[in-house]
Amino acid sequence: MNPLNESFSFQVNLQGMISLLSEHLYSNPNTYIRELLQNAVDAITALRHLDNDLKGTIQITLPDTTNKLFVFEDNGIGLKESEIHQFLSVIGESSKRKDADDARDFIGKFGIGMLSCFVVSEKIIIETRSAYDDKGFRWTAFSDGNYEIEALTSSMPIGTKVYLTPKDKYAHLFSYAHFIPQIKYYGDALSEKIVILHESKQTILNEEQPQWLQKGSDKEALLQSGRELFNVPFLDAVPFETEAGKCQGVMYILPYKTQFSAKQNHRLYLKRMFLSDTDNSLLPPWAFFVRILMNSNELSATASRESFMQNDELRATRKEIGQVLKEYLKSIRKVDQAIYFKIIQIHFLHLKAIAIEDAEFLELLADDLPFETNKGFRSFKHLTDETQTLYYASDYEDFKQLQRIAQSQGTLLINASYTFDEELLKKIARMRPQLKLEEMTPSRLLNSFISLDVEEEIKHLSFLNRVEETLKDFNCECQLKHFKPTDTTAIYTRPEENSHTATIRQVKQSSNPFAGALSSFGNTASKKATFCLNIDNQLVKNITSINDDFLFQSVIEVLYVQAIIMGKYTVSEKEMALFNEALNNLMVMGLTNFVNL
Ligand SMILES: Nc1ncnc2c1ncn2[C@@H]1O[C@H](COP(=O)(O)OP(=O)(O)OP(=O)(O)O)[C@@H](O)[C@H]1O
Repeated sequence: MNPLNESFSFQVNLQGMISLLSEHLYSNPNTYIRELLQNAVDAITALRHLDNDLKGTIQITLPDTTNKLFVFEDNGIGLKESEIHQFLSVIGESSKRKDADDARDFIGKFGIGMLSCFVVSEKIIIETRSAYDDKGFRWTAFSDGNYEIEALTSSMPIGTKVYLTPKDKYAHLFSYAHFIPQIKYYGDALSEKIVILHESKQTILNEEQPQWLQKGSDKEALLQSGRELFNVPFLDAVPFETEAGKCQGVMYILPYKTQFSAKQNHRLYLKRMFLSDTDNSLLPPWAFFVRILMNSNELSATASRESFMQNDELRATRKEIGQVLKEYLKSIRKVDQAIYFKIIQIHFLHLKAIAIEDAEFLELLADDLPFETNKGFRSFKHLTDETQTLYYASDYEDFKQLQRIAQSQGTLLINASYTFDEELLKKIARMRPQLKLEEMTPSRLLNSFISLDVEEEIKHLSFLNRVEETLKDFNCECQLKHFKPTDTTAIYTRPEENSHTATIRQVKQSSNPFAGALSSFGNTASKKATFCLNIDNQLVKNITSINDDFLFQSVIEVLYVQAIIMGKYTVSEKEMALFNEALNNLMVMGLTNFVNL
């Protein structure tokens, strides 16, 4: 015999398999609750194919003072002896994927879920009676991979009972206090009745249908469900249904800002079994301001049962959900303006992300979207009420510098350095041809200041010298230019300091012994500010003809500090003192014209 032709079967080391599953797939030891619930629900669903009126019941007996075992019982279809061998005893075999209809009807399909019980129990005992059989069987499985099977001598009703013997280290998981919140977490939306028996007391967990799964629930009831499940007082609740994935649920609008990268909490159910609170694959990527509570009857779960499988059906579902959200945002503007404006105010960043993608949505929202300007946040409508020429800076550093000049000039400047803003402005401008959109950069702005011609320069040389003389202690370059608007007297700009030069300046100003060594650094720090007077301004024209030195100095000093304030720069103590003194002098001079002192 040629040994190469011999065929062998893979052998599975059950213990290795269990530790693999428990460490990787079932990292949470409570997973067995989910798997047992799923099996019970699937078994009840299967029996419902034979008996449409079947009322599913799951009864769980917790270990207590009289009983050491955990018993999980359902009145589902049960297993025949052959099925016990075929499905229960073969890892990876499942009775739930015989055909496409099965796959759609049942939650399980991989044939491994039962193994999660070995994480918390040394052995699994299952007593089961099939709807097709009149007697039951007991299957006892050990974590070393052996199992026994025997026919039950006493009769049992159709269904299945799973007995677990909790491992010492997991005994606490089976206590009433720990178990109840866990089973509620996984099973709160199930329509099968869940009965808990403990210390001879019986508790029914889910006597009422969750509001959010009831058709026609009103908004208040949905908001109440949202508050209970997410502990958040949502702004609004948007019920929805989808054709793809057969989903039903609610989208909740968050009442606070969220980061694009923030962890999101949702509650997703598959056939009413809780599946995941982290999976966000059902929402379009821009819907960060939404929490979703949803049940799907047709999507598939991954083997870890912690998310939905990424497939065409999921993508189609996500598209429908995105559409519902867009429709909602469109309609809420008409239906409830208070909510609409709150949503805009809180979530404008995300809404801008939608508007970039969707022209119709942009048209609808454009007027209400807020933009940052040198005069604070303004809605787009507010901006265009004021002017049909919009100036914007696409770089934040530019905006910081330009806003001071714009402020002095009374011009509105938009900070379009945020993600989406420049693109959005361009898109809106394309939609509204009457609008003029102009990008502003510091160099463009300075270029719009016109230098004096030679003749004018000669004429105003002595004036400029007098201004420079007045401000000689203030490290600034004095200029005289033509610029608009003409009612702006002067503009002051200070070169922006970077943190390095700022540190050097602070060290130099302190009595730090290293200050001397630093004097050769920080050339930028010594770069001068600019004080540019507007020769087209009437006041400046008048000042050029003041002969009185004292009056001239006082007026220039006041204009100088005013320009600093208008540019939103901080005013130093020295400049403040100069301002006060000059103003005082001007008042005294003014008063002497009217009062005999
Ligand atoms: N309560 C039950 N009633 C009837 N049959 C059951 C029950 N629990 C398990 N079974 C049978 O045992 C098989 C294996 O169950 P197991 O939980 O390991 O996998 P599964 O549910 O088929 O798939 P998955 O691994 O995706 O959960 C099932 O396919 C089903 O035939």
